[in-house]
Amino acid sequence: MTRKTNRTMFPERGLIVSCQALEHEPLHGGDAMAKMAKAAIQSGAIGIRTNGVNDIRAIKEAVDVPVIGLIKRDVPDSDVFITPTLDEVVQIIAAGADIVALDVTDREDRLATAAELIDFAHKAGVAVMADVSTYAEGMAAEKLGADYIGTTLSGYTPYSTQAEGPDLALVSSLAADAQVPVVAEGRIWSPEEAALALQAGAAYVVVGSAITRPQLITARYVEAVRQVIGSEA
Ligand SMILES: CC(=O)N[C@H](C=O)[C@@H](O)[C@H](O)[C@H](O)COP(=O)(O)O
Repeated sequence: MTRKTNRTMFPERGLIVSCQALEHEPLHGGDAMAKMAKAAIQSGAIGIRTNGVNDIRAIKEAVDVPVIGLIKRDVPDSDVFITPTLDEVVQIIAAGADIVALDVTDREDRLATAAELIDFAHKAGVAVMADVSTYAEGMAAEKLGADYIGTTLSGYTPYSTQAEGPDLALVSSLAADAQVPVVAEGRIWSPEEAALALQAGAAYVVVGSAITRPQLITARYVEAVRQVIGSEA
């Protein structure tokens, strides 16, 4: 399942925890994400995915597992926001990430840009995780040389499957045909869903919000509690 390469790769299948807090989120800044990462590794996660130079650096110092780095940035007149340009790839590598995550979707001529970014990362000896939203994009990402294909963007492009839960059908179709490891990512909220993703053929499962975004976790509980209170009123 894993290819021979001089790039850092995950040595075994398992859970990767996404530790991300954007600027508007309560846990943004300081060492909150590094602490989240430590807690995740203490309990058996095999890797961390994180956003931004500060958190990549802090997490690399805090834990000793491969780190997938990305930089989210809004670019005018574009919907591509995960590591949109070479500038972010350079920063992610300089910050010490082992794997660069970037958008490999088929929009705005992104596949051509992604090809250049993948080549750049590989020349620097760094692996690439392609964040895709459809089967066709995943297979295109493999052709471009991506080391991992992640289902990260399914549901986040207008033409991809829109669902409340994880896109297990996409995991399964990619795992059937791709030679590189498939990473199930996006809207995995329970251990059962993580297990189903592995059974669907994923080599790795990335869980983010369900573990590291307390405001979203709390909101789900509040909603459940309010429904009962409302029905009793
Ligand atoms: C679409 C997008 O921007 N996804 C981001 C990608 O890095 C993160 O905001 C998600 O938290 C991550 O993909 C993990 O997914 P979830 O938090 O659903 O477990």
